[in-house]
Amino acid sequence: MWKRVASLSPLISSKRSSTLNQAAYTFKRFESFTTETPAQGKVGMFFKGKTPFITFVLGGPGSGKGTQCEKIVENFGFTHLSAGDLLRREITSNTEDGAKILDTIKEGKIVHSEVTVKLIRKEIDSSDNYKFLIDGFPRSEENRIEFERITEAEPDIVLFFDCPEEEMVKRVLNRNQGRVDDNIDTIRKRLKTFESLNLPVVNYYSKRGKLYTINAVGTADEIFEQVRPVFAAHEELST
Ligand SMILES: Nc1ncnc2c1ncn2[C@@H]1O[C@H](COP(=O)(O)OP(=O)(O)O)[C@@H](O)[C@H]1O
Ligand SMILES: Nc1ccn([C@@H]2O[C@H](COP(=O)(O)OP(=O)(O)O)[C@@H](O)[C@H]2O)c(=O)n1
Ligand SMILES: [Mg+2]
Repeated sequence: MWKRVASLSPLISSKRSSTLNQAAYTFKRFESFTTETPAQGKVGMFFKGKTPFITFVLGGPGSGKGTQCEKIVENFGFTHLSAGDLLRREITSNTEDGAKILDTIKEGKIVHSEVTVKLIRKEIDSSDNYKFLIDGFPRSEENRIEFERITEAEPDIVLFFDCPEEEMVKRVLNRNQGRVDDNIDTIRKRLKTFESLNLPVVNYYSKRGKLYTINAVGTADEIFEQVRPVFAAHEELST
């Protein structure tokens, strides 16, 4: 019988970061960006005079991350960076990294973080937006630490789409995008990876009061109605 993986971790709850935390964090973020300029090797994250607004989108395979990201882009003008899509694009570029990435994805494992973060960083640096949805990232503590090392930035929002395994398996097997990892053998491996590596990251952000847990069962529109208020609460996004 499939289980709801999130129930494995009582720490996961839809917390709201306290105003005090948020103010302190905003000051820290602004402070760290005022000392570093893009020329000093950090991600050039100044856009139109604004510091970046970063959202991580977490959840198991098939929980609906990509689908909800499309709605967030339409309603709040974010740039959607899917770590999985960036990795699959690297595979088609026939680089040496590409071959290794393909093997890792087939095994449902996590690609070395410096590869993934380099791809994300390139997209951020070449974008003229300052609002980013980073979908399917971070998927491990190593991912999270590498992103923070490179960008010195922490996310403003972390969304977690909480979905029963049975529903995730059903959606992935019906996805029909011709993906090499959408088969029953690989999905089982991906779910094990999700439990062992992804959930600790969800817990990390839950403890820091940044996590918004979304019940990912229901229609895509019903789920988005839980997502909308999370972004609507950040008035800086409407400017
Ligand atoms: N709320 C939903 N109910 C049923 N199917 C969904 C829902 N949200 C997404 N799907 C479908 O499930 C599959 C996985 O969705 P996707 O957004 O790719 O999830 P993820 O990026 O988390 O793997 C897709 O075929 C998508 O059309
Ligand atoms: N941060 C990430 C994101 C994805 N990946 C790899 O890419 C695969 C597909 O990721 P995805 O986000 O497109 O998958 P879905 O959750 O959308 O089904 C994952 O199963 C991993 O093998 C990774 O190694 N590191
Ligand atoms: Mg996806």
